[in-house]
Amino acid sequence: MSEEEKKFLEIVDLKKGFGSGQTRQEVLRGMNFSVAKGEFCVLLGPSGSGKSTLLNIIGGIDNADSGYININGDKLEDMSEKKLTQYRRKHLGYVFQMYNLIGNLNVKENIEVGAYLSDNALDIDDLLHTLGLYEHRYKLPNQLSGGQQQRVSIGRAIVKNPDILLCDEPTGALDYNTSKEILKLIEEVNQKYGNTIIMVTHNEAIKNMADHVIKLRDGAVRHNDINTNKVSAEDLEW
Ligand SMILES: Nc1ncnc2c1ncn2[C@@H]1O[C@H](COP(=O)(O)OP(=O)(O)OP(=O)(O)O)[C@@H](O)[C@H]1O
Repeated sequence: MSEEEKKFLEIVDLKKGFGSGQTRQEVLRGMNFSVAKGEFCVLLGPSGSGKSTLLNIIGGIDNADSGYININGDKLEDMSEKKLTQYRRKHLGYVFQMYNLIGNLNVKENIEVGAYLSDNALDIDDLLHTLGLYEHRYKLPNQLSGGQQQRVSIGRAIVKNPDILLCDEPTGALDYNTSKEILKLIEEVNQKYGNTIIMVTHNEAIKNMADHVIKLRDGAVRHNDINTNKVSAEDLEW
């Protein structure tokens, strides 16, 4: 892997606070780390440690107060609004704890929404098979289980084949078995399409399936470890 690929995503001295005066809260206090291309990176940390704030800044939906993010050599802060919109559209996929599907569109149509404006979209039928949703493709979201709905939302995020897939507690609303199914799917997506994955989670066990584990505390990186002994999602237990 080249030096550029090792620093595919580079977070440099990132700072972010909210509020002003007495209610001012410094949430990110100078955060530094790099994520390599294709890596499955897990962000862990107690509630309030700034994980979602960081993900939103990487996702280009919030700004840092200082510091910067480089993605594949492009500095996010230097991007014009137009370039930033393009970047979000083409290079980023987002999976949330809540699925946010469009209720009157079926499974296939919900996924097609994510392909809109992409010039590099994956084949939808092939993706529906990978997601285990092919037989369900004409169902509406309210005819699906929570796990199936999360599969659709993962499909919508990856159909444009983004360089980076950001996942914020993707299994937070799911039971044990369904969570494992979703983690297996994310693992498969990472291996099959090679997207760099950054996943925020409270579940410590998930670190065992990651290539890279970053632990945040009080707005800074406390541990930054490469996992040389990773296990498959199938073998995770918690
Ligand atoms: N838009 C905002 N305005 C004011 N404060 C905010 C805003 N967004 C986040 N915060 C505060 O920043 C801190 C960090 O929030 P953040 O959601 O990033 O933490 P987290 O590590 O993701 O927590 P959790 O694990 O509970 O989701 C919290 O104290 C939160 O109240």
